[in-house]
Amino acid sequence: NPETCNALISLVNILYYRERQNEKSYDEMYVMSHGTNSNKKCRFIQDSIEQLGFGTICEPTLSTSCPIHTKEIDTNMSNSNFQTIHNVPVVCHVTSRVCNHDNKYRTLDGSCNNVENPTWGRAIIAQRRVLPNAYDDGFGQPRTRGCNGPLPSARHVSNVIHSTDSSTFDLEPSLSYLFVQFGQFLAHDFVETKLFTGPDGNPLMCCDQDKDHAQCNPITIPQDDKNFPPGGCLNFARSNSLIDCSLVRQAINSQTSFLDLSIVYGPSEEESRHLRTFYGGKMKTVLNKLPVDYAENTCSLSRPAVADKYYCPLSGDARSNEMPGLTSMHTLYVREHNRIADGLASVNPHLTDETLFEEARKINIAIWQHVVYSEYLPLLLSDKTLTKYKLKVKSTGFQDFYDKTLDPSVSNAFAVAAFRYGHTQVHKVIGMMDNDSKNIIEPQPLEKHFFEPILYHSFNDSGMDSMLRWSSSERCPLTDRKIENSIRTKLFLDDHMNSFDLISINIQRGRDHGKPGYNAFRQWCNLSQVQHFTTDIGGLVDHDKQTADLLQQVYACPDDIDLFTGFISEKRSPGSLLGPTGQCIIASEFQRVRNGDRFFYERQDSANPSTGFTEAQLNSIKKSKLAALVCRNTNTTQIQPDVFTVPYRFTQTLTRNVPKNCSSWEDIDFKLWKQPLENSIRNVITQLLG
Ligand code: HEM
Ligand SMILES: [Ca+2]
Repeated sequence: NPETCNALISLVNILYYRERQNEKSYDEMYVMSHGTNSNKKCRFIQDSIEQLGFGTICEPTLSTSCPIHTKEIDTNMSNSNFQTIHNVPVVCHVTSRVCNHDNKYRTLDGSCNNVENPTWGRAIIAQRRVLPNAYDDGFGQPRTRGCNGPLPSARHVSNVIHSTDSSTFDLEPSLSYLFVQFGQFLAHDFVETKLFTGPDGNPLMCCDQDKDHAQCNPITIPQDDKNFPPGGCLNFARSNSLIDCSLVRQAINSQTSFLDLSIVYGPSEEESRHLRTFYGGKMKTVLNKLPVDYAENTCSLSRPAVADKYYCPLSGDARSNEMPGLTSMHTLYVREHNRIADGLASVNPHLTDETLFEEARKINIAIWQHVVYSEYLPLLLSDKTLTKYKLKVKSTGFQDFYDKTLDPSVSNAFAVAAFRYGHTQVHKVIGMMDNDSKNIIEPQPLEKHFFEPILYHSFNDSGMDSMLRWSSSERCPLTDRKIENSIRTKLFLDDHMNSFDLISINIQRGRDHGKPGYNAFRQWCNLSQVQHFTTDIGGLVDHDKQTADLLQQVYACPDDIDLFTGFISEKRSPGSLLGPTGQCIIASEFQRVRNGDRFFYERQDSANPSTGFTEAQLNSIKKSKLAALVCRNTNTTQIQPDVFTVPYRFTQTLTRNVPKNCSSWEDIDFKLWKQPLENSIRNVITQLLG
C-alpha cells in the first residue's frame, strides 16, 4: 500500500533526523587537561612554556585545578577560542562523538571507524609521526640547522637537483597521464594540510607585510637564480597545526586519512549537506558537472568573457579547482555516485533518500578502493614490495587484514614527502581529445590553467570527457628527480608574472613539519645508512654517480639531505617507479590505511557483517575497472582496458591494451542489492517498536 509505505518512509526519516541531531551535539573536539594527573600536567606545561619564553598558559587562579577548556575547534583552527602559542592552539586531548558501532556506514568525518579509538583516521587531527620530530628546538621551530651550519635554501636544492631542460624532457614508456591525474586525486583523499592565514582569512604575505608573522617561513632565493629575483624571497606560510600534550607542534590533516572519497562527499556532515540534493540519494550537479560554489571564490575565472558564462565548481575538497583535470576526476566520481543511486533505486523504489545515498556512497567507495589497490598500486610498487606488504587484491572473494591496533591516520613522511612523488610526473601541457583520438585543441601550457575551469566548462560541457580521454592516451613525464617547469618555476603563475616553485615548497614543508631527513627514514626502512657521498658501500648506494655528485654539491653531509630530494632521486628498483626508500614509506602507508580501515571493501566483518558486502556483491564490484567508469560516465565510445597505460599505438605492442568498445564493460549488477520489501518494512517496525 503506497500510503502506508510513504508514512513509514517519513517515520524513518524522522528517526534518522533524531539520530543525527543526537550525534551532532557530541560531534565536538575538546581541549582537555589530562585525567587525575591534571595538576601535574598543567604545572609541567606551564613551566615548560615559561621556559620557552612564551608566557603563561595556565591562568594563575586555575593553576591548582588545571583549566579544562571545552571550546570547539573550527576547521581553520586559527581562531582565538584556544589557549594558543603564537596562534597555534594547544590541543591536549581530542575527544570524539559517541559512536554507534552498529552503524552500517562510515561517518563522513571518518570518526568511529576504530571502535576503541574513534578519532583515528578522522579529519582535523594531527598527522602521525613515525620518527621523533627534528624541529630546531624539539618543539616547533622549523628544521633549519644542518651538520655544519644552516641547511641549504630549499630553492637552491630545487635548482641543483630538480631542474630540467624542457627540450629534453623524458616521458614514461607506457604510463598514461591519467595515472598522474588519478594520483593527485588519491593524494588528496589521504590528506589536506591547510595553511595559516591572516586574521581576515587571507593568505599570509611572508615576503611583504606579514614578514614578521610567527607563522611565516619564507624561502630564500639564491643569488644565481634564473627564474626568480636573485637574493629575494618566496612566500611560504607555515601549516595549520596544533600543539600536542608533549608540547610538540603537529600539522593537522583536514581530510580523513581513509580512502573514503571524503574529497567527493565532504569531510563533515556540514560540508556534505551543501553537496547533496536530498532526493533519490543523489549529489548535486549542474548539467552533469559539479554544482556551483556560491560561498567563496575557489577558482579565478580571470578572463571577463569567461567569468560571465562559467562558474567555480564545488566539491568536497577545497583544492578541486587547482587544475581542470583534477576537477574532472571529482566529477567522474560524483557522476558514478548518481548513476549508482539511480541503479539502486531502480531495483529498490521504496528506499529513502538517506539509504540510497549511503548505499551508493558505500559502493562508490568500494569501487574506488578496488581501482586504487588493483590498478594504481601495481604500477607504482614492484611485485616484490606488493608481496612483502601483502598489498595484492584477490580477483574474487573476501580478504581480511583488519587490525584494530593500527592507527590509520596519515603520516607526516607520506604526506609531506613520499606521496608528493607524483609532482615529478606533472606535465607542462594539458590537452583534449575527441572520440577518434584527435586533439580537439592544441595542448595548452599547464600554467595557464591553474584554478581556471575554462576547459572543464568548454565544448558544450563535455570538456571533462575530452580531458579524460586525452589523459588516458598521453604518456606522462618520467618519474625521476627532474621536475617540469610548469610547477617548478611557473606554479600558480598570475597576471603579474608572480609564481611559485612547488619543489622548494615540498622541501620547505618537510622542514616546517620538523620532519627528519632522508637518512633517518632509510634507517626506519631498514636500509643502509648513507655515510658519504660516493655510491660505494656505506654511501649513496641507491643513487647514480651524477646525482650523488649533485647531492654533495648542495648538502654539507648526508644527514642533511631532505627526504623528498633523497628518495625521489634514487634509482628505480626493478618493476617499480621508485627506489627502496620511496617504496617503503608508500607501501607501509597503503598497508596501514587498508588494515586500519574497519570498512575496507574486501572485508567480511563477522562482528558486524552489514558494514561489508555479500560475496556476490563484492565480486560484482571487483569487475569494475577505471576504464569502465570513464565509459559509463562520459561520452567516450571506446577506451583501452588499462587506462593507466597508454593504448597500443604508443607502446607498439599491437596485442596489448587495445581499445575496446565501451559497450563491452559489464556494469555493477544492481539486482544483487535488491532488498525484499517485506524486510524493509519489518525493519522499520522493529525500529519503531525498539
Ligand atoms: C597539476 C599537478 C599538481 C599540482 C599543481 C600540485 C600542487 C600541489 C600544491 C600547491 C601542494 C601544496 C604544497 C604545500 O603548500 O606544501 C601540493 C601538495 C601535495 N601534492 Fe600535489 N600537485 C599536483 C599533482 C600531484 C600528484 C600527481 C600527486 C601524487 C601522485 C600529488 C601529491 C601531493 C601531496 C601528497 C601533497 C600534500 C597534500 C597536503 O598535505 O595538503 N600532487 N600539490
Ligand atoms: Ca579521505
